[in-house]
Order: sequence, then structure tokens, then C-alpha cells
Amino acid sequence: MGRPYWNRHKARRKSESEKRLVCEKYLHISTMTLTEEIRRCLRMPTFDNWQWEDEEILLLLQQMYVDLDLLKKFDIDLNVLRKFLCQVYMNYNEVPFHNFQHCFTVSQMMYGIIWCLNLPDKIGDLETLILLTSCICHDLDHPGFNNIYQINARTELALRYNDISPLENHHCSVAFNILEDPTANVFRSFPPEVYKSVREGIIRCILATDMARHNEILNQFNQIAPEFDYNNRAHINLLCMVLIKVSDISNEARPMDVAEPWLDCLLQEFFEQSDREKMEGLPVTPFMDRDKITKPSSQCSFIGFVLLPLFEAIGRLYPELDTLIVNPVREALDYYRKLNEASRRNLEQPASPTPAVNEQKETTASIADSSSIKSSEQQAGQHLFDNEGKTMDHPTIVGATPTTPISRERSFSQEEEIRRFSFGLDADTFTEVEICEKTFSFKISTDIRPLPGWSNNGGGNGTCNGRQPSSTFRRASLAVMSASLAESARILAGGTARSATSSPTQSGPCTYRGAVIQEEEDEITLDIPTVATASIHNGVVLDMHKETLESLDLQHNGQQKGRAEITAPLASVEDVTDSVVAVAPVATASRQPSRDNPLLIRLRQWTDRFGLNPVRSASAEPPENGAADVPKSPKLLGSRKIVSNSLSRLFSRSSSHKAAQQQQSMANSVASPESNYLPMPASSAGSRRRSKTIINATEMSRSLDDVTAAHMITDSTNHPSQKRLD
Ligand SMILES: Nc1nc2c(ncn2[C@@H]2O[C@H](COP(=O)(O)O)[C@@H](O)[C@H]2O)c(=O)[nH]1
Ligand SMILES: [Zn+2]
Repeated sequence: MGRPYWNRHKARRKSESEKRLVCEKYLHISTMTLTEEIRRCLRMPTFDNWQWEDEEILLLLQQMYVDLDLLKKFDIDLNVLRKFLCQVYMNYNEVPFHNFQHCFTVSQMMYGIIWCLNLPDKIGDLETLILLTSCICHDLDHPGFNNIYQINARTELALRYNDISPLENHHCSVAFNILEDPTANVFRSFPPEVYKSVREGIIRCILATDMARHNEILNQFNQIAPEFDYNNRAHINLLCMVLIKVSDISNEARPMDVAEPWLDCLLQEFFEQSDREKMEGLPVTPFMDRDKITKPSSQCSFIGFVLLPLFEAIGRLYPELDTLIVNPVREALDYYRKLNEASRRNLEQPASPTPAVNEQKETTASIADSSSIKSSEQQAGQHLFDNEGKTMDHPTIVGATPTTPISRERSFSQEEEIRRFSFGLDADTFTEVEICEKTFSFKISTDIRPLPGWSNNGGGNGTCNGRQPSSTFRRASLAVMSASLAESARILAGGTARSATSSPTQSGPCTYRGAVIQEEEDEITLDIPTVATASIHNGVVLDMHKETLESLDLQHNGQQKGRAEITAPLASVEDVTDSVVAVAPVATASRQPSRDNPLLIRLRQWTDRFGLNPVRSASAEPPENGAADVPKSPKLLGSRKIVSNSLSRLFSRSSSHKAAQQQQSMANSVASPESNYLPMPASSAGSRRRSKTIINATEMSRSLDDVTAAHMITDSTNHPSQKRLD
């Protein structure tokens, strides 16, 4: 049942005997007393894991429990702790990144934060115990292939956990299996109700490490943080989730010589996954693709969009973390940004014979190998980022005057520049969070209420407090918009207003704006802020502007680029949750496609982006002979399906031969809620390779009879592909 999540035959698991030997060594040294110096260093984010053998690391983990006095406070038998740690060790795999050393660094960062914040005084000893133990267990039996792979490959884990955080569920499950053995159960003396709450806490923490939930958790935390209340259980829970996330992705908060090898390990694991995806004909995860990313581009994107917003959020609650972990992350971003700029500049400029340029070329060509860059720079005696009298070795920055030290100070405008650079203009900078959200979006519960601080007026892209919206806001805005449109459609259809959970909650006129769509490679970049205006009272949509009811303005950089039309009332809105019904281009076979519209849209991107893509389901494979099996019932029950099905047909209308055949076949069929599949692009029908098909929006047709949906009509001027950056 399902593909194995772990390639046992090609396993890089340490052999049982090797692992046992490490455990024996650990048990042998486990009574040793560590020096004060080591114990002090162990509390610092600067701790260097690379200096320690596995058995020593086990001892360091033991020391954490001892120094936090958890053994005494919770009556934990030292031998039980040792057995537990050995079992944990045995259950980490020998993969490049998600291995036992990673478990240690995450736990050690948490340990440092615990001491820095004096957490036991703030959240109590039990939560502290939960946090530390969760970190230790959080990636147990990680196979080195992430959730995206698990889901796309339909592995046994994805099947077991229904695509819902399969890995994190598995890590938890392995942890509690270890704890089932009383001789390894550090919580064995706990009363049942305490055990239950510890179990809940650990599950909550480990599941929070799924990057697909990053924005959800960060948003919620940002909402409560200004009025954080240590007596509020929900607040404590969120804090713990954020703390484990911070620890989990904290490598860049460490000194360069500790952090950089971790990045190499991570990229090695990423590349192995994308290689395998290519080999198996699965969608290739872009941020893992060795042909697309570079070390600096990967880090600019990850640090700028994922890491720093999280760290700054925790830093706002605990300013004492600023110097400890937030500033180092800012410096890392600055560093990678400069490296990124340099390599881009270098690519743009004709090759120069200077060694520096050649070195930099090496940077982009062989991103996983940074040692070569460093050593050649050291040869050249270049020292950049000289700060506070300390000279640090960094790769030569091509284009910068070599003798000019570049300030490590964070500049807001620089950060904004990065955001602009990677925000919406370079498909390869899609973050892991965005890709995960896209992959798993259909099951992530989204709070669709507008976020505090979300700007409701003005043209162009939506902004939050004057800043470019992160994917968080993009997503939130989409959800809000779809909710309001769904609500209005409901009213149009004579239905009743929805409950507050799916309705915007404020009163008064509201303008909602929408999405930035990114494309890849040969596809266009399309930036389409969408605007809808609604009159809302106590969460109920009373009215929407007439033109809004019928159409949505599509703008690009503040200029009108077209309209999305709502063509008829929804037949049913029961399925409308967070999918962007209103802006998804939809068509049925009932009309001839309009030919006067040159706007190219890669519909797969739309469907992916809006969570409408049913390609992962078992029925996702297109019938070989087109849509012959599509039932002819015109009855449309669920708007989500309507959109999906309509998009399916649209998607089949590529200009390619095979798609034309499919189109012909489709033209004979009528939309059906049962036809829940998305035909493959012509180039890869029957395989699961990622679509490269570009579909012309003019090929969309309208349904005025049976389908309610939004239909795109676009301006024929200002082709957005012109705006694509190289
Ligand atoms: N591009 C980068 N991705 C990173 C980095 N550090 C962590 N990560 C990603 O986050 C997840 C964390 O989840 P985990 O529980 O699986 O460890 C990890 O898988 C990476 O994909 C980084 O420095 N750069
Ligand atoms: Zn991890």
C-alpha cells in the first residue's frame, strides 16, 4: 500500500550495530561530569555541534535535562532518560540534514532560549519539559524526503495520514512508540491526566513544525503577542509552537562556520529529493531544484520571507532575543543578499578575466560547494563585512570595491529591495512555505477574517502597514475576497448569510484585493491585484457594488488590465470555503472561446495557486482518450468542483495537438461535479511531470447557463510578459 516513504534498500541508515556501539559509548561516558565551561557554552546559540561525536551529543542532551532540574522536578529516572535518548538516537536516520545532529541543534537552540528567557518561570516546568522533549523527537525517522514528496508520490505515510502533515504525524507516532516502553518512558511516573496533557503538548509542538502551517501559526501569534497573557492557555500553546519553530529553523542564527555546513547538508537533501522527483516523473519542488536555485537565492528567500518574520515576531515579545538570535539572522540575510546581488550582477555582466569574477561564477555554478569560494577568497586575502573590529572571512563580492568594508547593519530599504526582488518576480524564489501551502492548501484551515492592519483602500497591490505583503497577506487577502464573494453569491442566489466563521466580520464598505501570481521559466509573471467592493454589516454581506457583482477589476501596477466577470449566481455555495472562486478563470463548453485576448496564463499555476488542483487525487490521471468518461449530468452541486471541472476543461484547451484532441473530446461533454480530474498538459499526458503548457486566456469560454463562476476578460495591451524580469 503506497510507495515506501523510505528507500530501505538504498538505506543510509546507520547499521543497528553501529548505532548500538554509539549507545554503548554514550552509556559508558554517561556518568561523566561536564565542565562548567561546556555547560555554559551549551546554553549559547553559538554552540558548535560539529565538534562533537554522537555519543557526546547524547551526553549533552542528558545534561540539559539535568541542568534544568527536570529529573528531580518530575521524578525522571536517569537510566530511563538514558534509554529514551538511546532509542531516539536509534530512530534518527543517516540523511544529510534531518538526522540526529539536527535533532540536537534544534534542542540546543531551544535549551539556549529556555535559559535566556528564563522560561520555566514564565511558562512552568512542565511546558519546558514538553518543549525540550518535543525538540528531541521532532524529526524522528525523517526519511530525507519532505511532505511535498510524500504527498506527490503517494507514499505509505501520505496515505496513512491522508496528506495531513504526514511526516510530523509520523515523527510523533515514533516518539510515542518509544515512550510505550516503560524502560524508556521518561513520563512513566506521571498521573494519567498529566501524561495526557504532556502527550497533547508534544503532539501540538511537533505538528507545528510542518512548514505548511508556518503562516497560520505566525499570524495567530502576531495577533495575540501584543497582549500576551501567561494565564491564557491558548497563548502559551501558541508561544510553544512558535518557540519550537524558531528552534527548528534557527541555523542561520548561528555563527557562519556552524550555519554554512548545515546549509550544505540541507541543499544536499533538497537536491536528492528533486533528483528523485525528476526521475519518478513527479512535480519538481522548485526550491529544491539544483538547476534553479543558488545558495544565496535560496537563503534570501527563506530568510527574508520565512525566517526573519518569525524571529522578529518572537523578538518583539522578547527583546532579549534580539542580540542573541534575531540580529544574527538579519546579518545572514544581508550577507546572502549581497552575495545574491553579486552573482546576479556577475551573470548580467560579460565575463571578466579577474579571478574574483571567476570565483563568483563558481558560486552560482556549484552552489552546494561553498568551501571553494571561501578558500579562494582567503587566498586573495579579502575580508568583507568587517564589523566592530572583528574581521570575518566572506566570499569575494564581485562588483563591490574589494577594499571597502560593507556594513553589516540591516537596512530596511535593502530588505524591501529583497522583498521586491523575490516577491512576485522570480518564480524560483517561491518559499517552502508557499509551495507547501499550495500543495496542502485544501486542508489547511484558514482564518478568513481580515488581518488587523490590512489596508482596505487604495489601488495597486495591497499593503500591510506600508510594507509589501508577504505570502501571508497575499493568502489572507485571497481568502477574504473569496469569502465575501461567496457570501454575495449566496445572497444573490437567495441563500442566507453564512456564519461568522466564514464571513468577514466588520461592518461598512470594504475593498478586498488579491493575488500576485508567479510563473516559472518560460511562463509569464502575472501580477493581478483584484478588487471587489462589498457592503458588510456585522459580518453579513448586504450588498456588493453592482459592477463588482458582475465583474472584478484586474489591475497590474495600478493600471486596469481587465476584468473578471461573475457570470451567474452560484448553483450551490456549500463547498465554498477558502478557494478563490471569484477570480479563477472558468469556462464551460457551452460557448465558443473568445479569440481577442492575448493574455497568456498558465492555468495550472492558477489552479495550483487557488487550491483547486485535484491532480493529487487518485482520479487525477486523465483518461487516455480525453474526457470520454465524464458523466453528462449538467447538475452542478459544489462551486469548488465547478471551478475545478471547468478549469479542467480549460486546461485541456492548450494549443498543442494532444490538448486539442482533449478539447474536442471535452466539447462533447458537459460539466459535471463528478468529473473531478485535471487533464495533464499535452506534453506529459499520462505522466505526472509538471506542466509547461501555456494556455491563452482567450481560449476561455463563458457559461451563461449552468455554471456560476468568474471569467476573465483581459486587455489586449500591455502584455504582462513584457514585465518579466530576467
Ligand atoms: N532554504 C532553507 N530552508 C531551511 C533552512 N532551515 C530550515 N529550512 C527548512 O525548514 C524546514 C524545517 O522543518 P523540519 O522540521 O523538517 O526541519 C526544513 O525542512 C527546511 O526545509 C535554511 O537555512 N534555508
Ligand atoms: Zn527539524
